[in-house]
Amino acid sequence: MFSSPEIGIDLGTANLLIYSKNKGIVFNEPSVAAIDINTKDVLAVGEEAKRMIGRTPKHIVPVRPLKDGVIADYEITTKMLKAMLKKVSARVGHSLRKPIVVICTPTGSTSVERRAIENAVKEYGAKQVHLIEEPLAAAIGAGLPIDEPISNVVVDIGGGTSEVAIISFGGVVSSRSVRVAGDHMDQAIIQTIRQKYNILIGDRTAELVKMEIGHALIDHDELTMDVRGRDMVTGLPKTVTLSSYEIQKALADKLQQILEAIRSTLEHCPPELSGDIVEYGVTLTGGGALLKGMQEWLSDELSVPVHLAPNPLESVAIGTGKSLKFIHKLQKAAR
Ligand SMILES: Nc1ncnc2c1ncn2[C@@H]1O[C@H](COP(=O)(O)OP(=O)(O)OP(=O)(O)O)[C@@H](O)[C@H]1O
Repeated sequence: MFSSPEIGIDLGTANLLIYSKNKGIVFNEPSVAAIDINTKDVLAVGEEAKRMIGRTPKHIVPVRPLKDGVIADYEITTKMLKAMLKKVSARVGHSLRKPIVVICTPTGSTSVERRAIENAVKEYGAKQVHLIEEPLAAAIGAGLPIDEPISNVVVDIGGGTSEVAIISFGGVVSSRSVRVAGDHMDQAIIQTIRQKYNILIGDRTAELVKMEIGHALIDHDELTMDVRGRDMVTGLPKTVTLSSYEIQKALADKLQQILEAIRSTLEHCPPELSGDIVEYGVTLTGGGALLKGMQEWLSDELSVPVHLAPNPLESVAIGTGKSLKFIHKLQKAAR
């Protein structure tokens, strides 16, 4: 008898990951689609489309259809998702037709935004669609014992949103989502370099700067990086050497906003669970957790242990996939 394939999707602002029940992660590429603006056709998706950013003729536009963790352009998201699922089907050698899907939604999303995500998957032809809150998926993917009556604190720092949640007994006890994450750090770097050096750099360069020399701690061993951009006075290409100290300063305000979100969630923790946090600490997931010094900085600021999940960029996708087994139980707990 034909049984529907079961998949978990992390429809992230920066990256889209697909987890198949039998094969684990089968797709992990940037949430980017290259669109022909004359025909509205999707010409490329994922890695291929991301490589086109800033390098295409005028009628081909690489688009990131998700912003701040939610769908900003519904039509392109649907087309991108379909193209990616098709790519995966070809790759895994069997069709992903009429799948049963678990897909995550940011905690702060509205019911309209959630429905948009659900409909995007239904349009692909999914047989069933289940939604799971992103931090819950992150906690499952990080291997936290969410079913136990202890406080599991997860902080997922993605591209568009940072999510903080306290989970106990299979449900979210307290949570917060802020639209400050990796993308906003990139923008802060672009702004600093423009103001300080009159040089304009692109989004991809800013992201590379953040990954190479970005640091959360004021005190660290200095790193430097040569960066090329466009001189805003002469209009010509120009190279500047950046220091990790100035990038730390550029990121400080965004990091502070993420810290405040964590603090205020912990402050709203029921007292019985509060004691656990000192013992079990906080677990970091999401690509933003990989910023140099992040774990140590947060641990200093919060005075609790901070752990990095084994695979921060994949935690949500793994969690959505693993939750397929007990999705009905989770949805009951959420009611
Ligand atoms: N080594 C690194 N240092 C700093 N930031 C990193 C590193 N690696 C990845 N990132 C950042 O992590 C972000 C992507 O993380 P992730 O894939 O978890 O987000 P997402 O799930 O797509 O976004 P969201 O959860 O907001 O929808 C990007 O901003 C990326 O630049």
